[in-house]
Amino acid sequence: MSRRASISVYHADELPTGDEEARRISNAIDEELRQEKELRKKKAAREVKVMLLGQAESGKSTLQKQFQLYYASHSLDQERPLWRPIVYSNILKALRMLMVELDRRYGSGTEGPGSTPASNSILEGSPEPSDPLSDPVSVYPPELLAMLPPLQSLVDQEDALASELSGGVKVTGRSGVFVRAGWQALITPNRAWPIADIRDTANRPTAVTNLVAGSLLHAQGVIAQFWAHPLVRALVTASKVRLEESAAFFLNNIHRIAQADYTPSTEDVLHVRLQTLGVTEHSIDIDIGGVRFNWLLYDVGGARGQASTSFHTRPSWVPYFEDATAIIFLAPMSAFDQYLEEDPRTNRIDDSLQLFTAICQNKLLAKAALVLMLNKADLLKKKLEAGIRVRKYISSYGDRPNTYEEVSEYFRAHFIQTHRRKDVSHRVLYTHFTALLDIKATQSIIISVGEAIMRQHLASVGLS
Ligand SMILES: Nc1nc2c(ncn2[C@@H]2O[C@H](COP(=O)(O)OP(=O)(O)OP(=O)(O)O)[C@@H](O)[C@H]2O)c(=O)[nH]1
Ligand SMILES: [Mg+2]
Repeated sequence: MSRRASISVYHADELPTGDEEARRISNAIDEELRQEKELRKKKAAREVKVMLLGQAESGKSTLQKQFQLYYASHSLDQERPLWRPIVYSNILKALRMLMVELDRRYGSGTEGPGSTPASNSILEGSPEPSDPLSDPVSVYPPELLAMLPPLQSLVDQEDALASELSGGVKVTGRSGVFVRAGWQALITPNRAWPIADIRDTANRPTAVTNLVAGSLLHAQGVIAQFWAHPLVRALVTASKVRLEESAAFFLNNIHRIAQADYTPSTEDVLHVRLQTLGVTEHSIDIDIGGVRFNWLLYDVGGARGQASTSFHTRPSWVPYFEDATAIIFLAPMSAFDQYLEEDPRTNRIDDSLQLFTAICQNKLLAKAALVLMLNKADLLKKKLEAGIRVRKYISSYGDRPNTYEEVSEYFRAHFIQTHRRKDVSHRVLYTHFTALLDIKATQSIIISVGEAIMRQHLASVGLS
């Protein structure tokens, strides 16, 4: 007869009486762990992580604001005054860029705008016959020259304003660009990237902002005249200055914005251009069917070398988002005639496709639902109506008609094809044409995207 080695155990209810206390503690710990696990599971089930990805200026932060407007408009209302200095900064930057270009053409080129004009500086390059700037004027037109000193003293405040906004942090090499104030205070050892949030700026100093406000009130007439001047108009129309898209909107509204009691409107907040550095987290509570879900939107800075574009080079942050519910990828269709600021040889549509490919191929993000927003439809329409031809920039476009319908479908087909060929998880791709400054149209897209994301989320946490 073989003898089997065995251990003898007590069942929990048979423990000797002396161990009763130990048993009670052990049970309590078990129960605590069970409850904790349950809580974690519940919390995870209520948490929806959405990443906003795409190249610089594709509209990620604008989409975040639209989400906020739809689901938490009260918080956007609270933040409204905080956007005031950033609107000012957008205006100052646009004025500076225009003045630098004018000075390059009519000034000495070595001294600042407002300096004595060079006696014989002629326009560079051979002028095109239809170019309104082709008149070989050698000096500043006198009326324009007279506007420069007050404008210059306004523009001189740009750096101080940027510094006030970013809490004294200077972004080297990128004049006029600054981060959302307060982000640097939020870098903690546990977070590898700066998290920014405009709400954290509530207690920052406003002395420079108030100074700029006073100057704007004073100089609004000159700014309006300058902006309306035929030479400035010609520079803008001929795209001789790469103004940010918000610039024209703010300069057209200068009298309203220059008022002492100015508070940015929702439209202003959507138009503002503020480059995102690193990743910013926005938390929004959303009620769906009586249940409260916490949406965490991760707005990822899109300039090259930043998080959004570092899939090939620095993917260290990606594992933090392994459990992301969804990725919303934004591609600005209107950028077909533009090149990257960071790399002037790369066409922006091409860059978007490369980035989209990298996202489709990234195994760590394979479980997230994928939404594609082909954005800036309004600007694309405008460019095509102005006669800008796609084939001039994208040779493969060939002889297709230069209409919005054809061009937008062409771009969409390319993204769909990329997704079909490269997507690691063969997931569904939801696509939308968007114009994110159009509140009404965007809100209905947000509802539909939100529903798709929620369906995916509920399925993945086993609640569908
Ligand atoms: N006309 C137009 N402008 C848009 C649209 N979407 C965004 N913009 C503007 O484009 C500019 C850039 O948008 P952002 O949302 O700041 O871009 P981003 O993707 O967050 O850029 P980074 O932070 O640099 O990565 C802003 O001035 C927006 O107002 C659109 O559909 N149409
Ligand atoms: Mg941004």
